[in-house]
Amino acid sequence: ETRHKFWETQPVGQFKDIGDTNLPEGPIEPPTLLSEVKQEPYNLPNLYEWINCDISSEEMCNEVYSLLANNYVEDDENMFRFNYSKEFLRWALQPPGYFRSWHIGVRVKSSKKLVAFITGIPAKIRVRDEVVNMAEINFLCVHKKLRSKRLAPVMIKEVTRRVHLENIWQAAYTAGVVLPTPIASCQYWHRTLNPKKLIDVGFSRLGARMTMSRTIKLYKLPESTVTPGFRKMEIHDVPAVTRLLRNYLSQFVVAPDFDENDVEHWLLPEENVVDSYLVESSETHEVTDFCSFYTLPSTILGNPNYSTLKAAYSFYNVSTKTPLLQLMNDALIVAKQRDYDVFNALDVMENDSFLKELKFGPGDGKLHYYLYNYRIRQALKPSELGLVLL
Ligand SMILES: COc1cc([C@H]2SCC(=O)N2c2cccnc2)c(CCCN2CCN(C)CC2)cc1O
Repeated sequence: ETRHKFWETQPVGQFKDIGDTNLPEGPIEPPTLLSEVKQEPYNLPNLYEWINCDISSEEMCNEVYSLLANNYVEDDENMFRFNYSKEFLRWALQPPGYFRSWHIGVRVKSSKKLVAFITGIPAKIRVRDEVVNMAEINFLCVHKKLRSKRLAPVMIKEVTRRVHLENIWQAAYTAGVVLPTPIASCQYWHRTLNPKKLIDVGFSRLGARMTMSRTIKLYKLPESTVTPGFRKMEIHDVPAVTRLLRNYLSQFVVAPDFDENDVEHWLLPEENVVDSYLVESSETHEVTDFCSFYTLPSTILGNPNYSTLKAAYSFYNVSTKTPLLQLMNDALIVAKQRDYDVFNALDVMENDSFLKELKFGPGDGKLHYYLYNYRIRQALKPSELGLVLL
């Protein structure tokens, strides 16, 4: 059967190796010579051709946006589908040092219709004490009408080939399904901000013995944030936020190795894409804490009253002076002020310490993290993971 037929051929931790502590941690296969990397693209089925998607082109960005909006990840009951915005896609795919050749589309030769997509972006990721140049692989999407044509394996091989051509030999990716072999398995949590809408659209259900007014009261938040010195991040804060974040992330087994350019790209607020706040001490003007979330709406499938759910996703948060609980409550307050319906978080980093207390509820699925061509001695606890992929 094809279950993992593909993944058993790849340099990834294999299920049969679990627990074999003799296997060393680190790259599974050595780099090959660039001249030995396959120079030409893999073959696609006859009707289809590869296309480099220039995401900065309005027309191409529209095509990618529409393919994802109609064919990308849905929840397990097919009630919601991610609706990544165009500005979000440009942000996610054009970080410092990005390669346009890693934004790979498959289109129908005759109609030129985009029917599949997969992307990579370069990222420096630390695994314990090793900083490794990796590709972060994301947005693997095959049109609903072309599923189980075994397109995904050839797309994964093609993006791998193009990553190898740039002399990069490791990758990081996530999936809602279990493949060989997760380095960590995390749980989604959701904090209701707009209970009436979430119940109307079936995202959440009225609790037993709970009325709607009691539920609205349960999730009510203060009108304004409570932490003195809590303010939006600005460009002049980049050096201080970089120091704060690098120091904080050093405690995790796997985490991004952000420099100031990365922090400017990934964390400087951008309308409708990413929001970042910090706490500046009024006496010392020192930046002591930081919180951020990104904006990823979801299309509501088949509801007469609402078409979109506005969701915020916890990104990177650092608390050195303000208790994390209070800092994240201020993030919820700002998200509510900005009309988000729900605030999502994974149980990574120290998130477990505030999820239940801030009234997050567990979600419908797990998110499994993977490394390509890099073995980890044993799976990590979510609290050992300091990496959030979009
Ligand atoms: C409905 O509950 C969840 C919905 C989602 C996602 S899936 C698409 C979507 O629009 N979502 C959404 C909707 C509204 C608000 N935030 C997110 C998630 C995150 C992904 C869950 N993976 C999806 C794929 N399987 C295989 C595993 C679980 C969690 C939820 O507990």
